[in-house]
Amino acid sequence: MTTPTDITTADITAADGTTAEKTGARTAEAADVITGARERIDALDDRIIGLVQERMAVSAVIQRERITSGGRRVSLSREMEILSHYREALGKPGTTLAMTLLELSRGKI
Ligand SMILES: C=C(O[C@@H]1C=C(C(=O)O)C=C[C@H]1O)C(=O)O
Repeated sequence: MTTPTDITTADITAADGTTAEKTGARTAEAADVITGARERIDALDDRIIGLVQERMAVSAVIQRERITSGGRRVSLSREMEILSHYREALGKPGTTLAMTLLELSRGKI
């Protein structure tokens, strides 16, 4: 006989067939909200990745131009501006994010 304690999150199935187990939700309604919001996050992440790739390409143009003209790849003063910009917008983790973007754009220094 099935008692309430036998019901697991896998039994709570959202309208679109997504189980609560996959989302961690405890109701089908919550699973629906989470599934929809996760789709938005996936779309945002795709856009962010595209923007990062675009940033890398633009940065490469600048670096190539400077090196070809006899200059150096890296401009520390410009990098300080970028680190400040991200820190002002996002706080301390913004600095970490900017450092990662800079490494992606010009490699390790
Ligand atoms: C793109 C540049 O060259 C390098 C790469 C940077 C970047 O990806 O933002 C910043 C400074 C430089 O170290 C630049 O000088 O603007």
